[in-house]
Amino acid sequence: MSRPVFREAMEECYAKLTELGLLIQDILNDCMGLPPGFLKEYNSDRGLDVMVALRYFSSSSREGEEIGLSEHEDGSCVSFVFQDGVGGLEVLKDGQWIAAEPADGSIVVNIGDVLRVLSNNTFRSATHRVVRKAAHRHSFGFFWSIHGDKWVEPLTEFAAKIGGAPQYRGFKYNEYMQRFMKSRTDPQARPEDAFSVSHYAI
Ligand SMILES: O=C(O)CCC(=O)C(=O)O
Ligand SMILES: [Fe+2]
Repeated sequence: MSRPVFREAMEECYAKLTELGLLIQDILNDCMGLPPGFLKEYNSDRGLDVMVALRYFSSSSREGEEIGLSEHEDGSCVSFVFQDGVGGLEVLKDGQWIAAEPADGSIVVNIGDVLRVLSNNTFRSATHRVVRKAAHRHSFGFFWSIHGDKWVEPLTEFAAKIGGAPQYRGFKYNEYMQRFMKSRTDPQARPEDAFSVSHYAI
């Protein structure tokens, strides 16, 4: 594919993903019982959305190289993953890793930490990872984000709805993202010291 054609295809893809993000955000807005358009207005800046192409090398017999992407929760608001047929994406449920089997034409939708905090831990960002398989794997992610200056804290609507106290302290998204990215690129010696949204848990 020539470069201008590739660029055009990517731009079209990005525009479609933005439409998808807006749609899913509206659906989540309803599911969360928020006033119509609340999330759309809260999250009106599309500047930090990011699309990434990922490539995982095939597994080798060397110990310690089984994991392609270590366990984490997404720091976004919502994220979308397109995977090829190789597989390897796993989700942690009740202490067990469950394979998110690739299915043609499907998109994996993950709740990110922003929604987890806004919803006062009602909508949870799932812990997931990628294990290497015998073949190389390609995937493609789109992270529906929020503006870096945004303040993230449990919405009072939720505290009222679940009748409990806020479960997180508020934070500025930029600061949280910087610590999140540092912990991903410069991991702690002890995995239990890794930075995650639980840092803000009350
Ligand atoms: O490659 C995948 O299937 C998942 C990628 C992922 O979880 C991420 O980039 O946050
Ligand atoms: Fe992820």
